[in-house]
Parts: sequence; structure tokens; C-alpha cells
Amino acid sequence: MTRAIQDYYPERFSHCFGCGRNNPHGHQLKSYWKGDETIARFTIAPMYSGGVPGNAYGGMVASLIDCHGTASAAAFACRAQGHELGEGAEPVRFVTASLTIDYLRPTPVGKEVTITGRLMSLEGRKVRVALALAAGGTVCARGEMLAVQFRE
Ligand SMILES: CCCCC/C=C\C/C=C\C/C=C\C/C=C\CCCC(=O)SCCNC(=O)CCNC(=O)[C@H](O)C(C)(C)COP(=O)(O)OP(=O)(O)OC[C@H]1O[C@@H](n2cnc3c(N)ncnc32)[C@H](O)[C@@H]1OP(=O)(O)O
Repeated sequence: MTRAIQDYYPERFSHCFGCGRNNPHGHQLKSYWKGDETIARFTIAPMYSGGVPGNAYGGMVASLIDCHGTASAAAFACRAQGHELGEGAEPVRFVTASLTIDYLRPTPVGKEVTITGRLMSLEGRKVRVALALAAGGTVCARGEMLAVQFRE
């Protein structure tokens, strides 16, 4: 899959600070399928320091996990409905209802990190996603999200 999950969001919902392709001031995170899971890659700029030189601000870590989580929820829900993003109807859209983060190790700035998402459960409008952010093979943070399908 060459198009990112966020590239399927409708124009009017593409201004998210973390992942909106139409927000020139944002991070423009891109998430992709990787088998049954999802993955995003990102390099945190040094300006997002958490105060300790070389380490990222926790809100930045949460922001990446948040956006990757909602994108993953949309992709998991779409596949569960029997089609892929871009096929058929406009993709379902999710917002974060709950997000917990465990900060396990400092997250480096200036070095590529990967964020992965795994489907935990899907029940009606609710999708639970397990998330992990890793640098150089070391998991720095884990997250758990409840994403709820947005009511039109
Ligand atoms: C706030 C949205 C603004 C408009 C956005 C419009 C569209 C957005 C669409 C796409 C977005 C596209 C791109 C953006 C991508 C990524 C963004 C990154 C992620 C974010 O940055 S996103 C912003 C932060 N996010 C919010 O700003 C959410 C504020 N919030 C609400 O808008 C409502 O709260 C909502 C919609 C979540 C639910 O409201 P609702 O009325 O639709 O549904 P309801 O309350 O019935 O909940 C249904 C079932 O979820 C359970 N449930 C709900 N909340 C729970 C919780 N916290 N813990 C445990 N269970 C919970 C209930 O218990 C029930 O469960 P059950 O069905 O089993 O009874």
C-alpha cells in the first residue's frame, strides 16, 4: 500500500495537527498497513525536547501514538467490514475517546521512531487499539486507545 491511511481522509477532515495532510504547520504523520498491523515512521525534531537534552517531550510521544491510533482504528474497521480503504464508501472516521500511555524509556529526538498498532477488539462503534512507539528496536512507550466511530 503506497497511500497512507490519512490520505483517504476526506478533505474536510484533513487539518489535524498531528496527521492532517492539509495542515502545513502540523506533523503530517503517515500510517500504513503492515500485515494485520499498522505502522508509522517519524523523526521527532530536536525542538520537541522534553527538557532532557536528546529526549522528546511526552506530549509529542502521545500525539504520535494518538494519531496513529485513530488511523489504525479506521483501517481496522474498514477491513472488518470486508473492504480496503479507498474501495467503496468514504472511510469511517474515528475520534479518540480514551488514550492511556506508559512511558517506559526516554524517546530520542533526531532519530527515526516507529509506531505500531494492533487491533485488540472491535465492538459496534468502539475499536480498541494497542500501540507501541520504538526507537532502534527499543520500545519507549506503549499506548492503549479506545476510538469511537464519529456519529455523522
Ligand atoms: C470531537 C470531534 C470534533 C469533530 C470531528 C469530526 C470528525 C472527525 C473525523 C475524523 C477525524 C479525522 C482526522 C483526525 C484524526 C486523528 C485525530 C487524532 C485523535 C484526536 O485527537 S480526536 C480529538 C480528541 N477527541 C475528542 O475530542 C473526542 C471528544 N469526545 C466525543 O466527541 C464523544 O465523547 C465521543 C464521540 C468519543 C463519543 O460520544 P458519542 O455521543 O458519539 O457516543 P457515546 O457517548 O454513546 O459513546 C459510545 C460508546 O463509547 C463509550 N465511551 C465513550 N467515551 C468513553 C471513554 N472515555 N471511556 C470508555 N468508554 C467510552 C460509551 O460508553 C459507549 O459505549 P457503549 O456503546 O458500549 O455504551
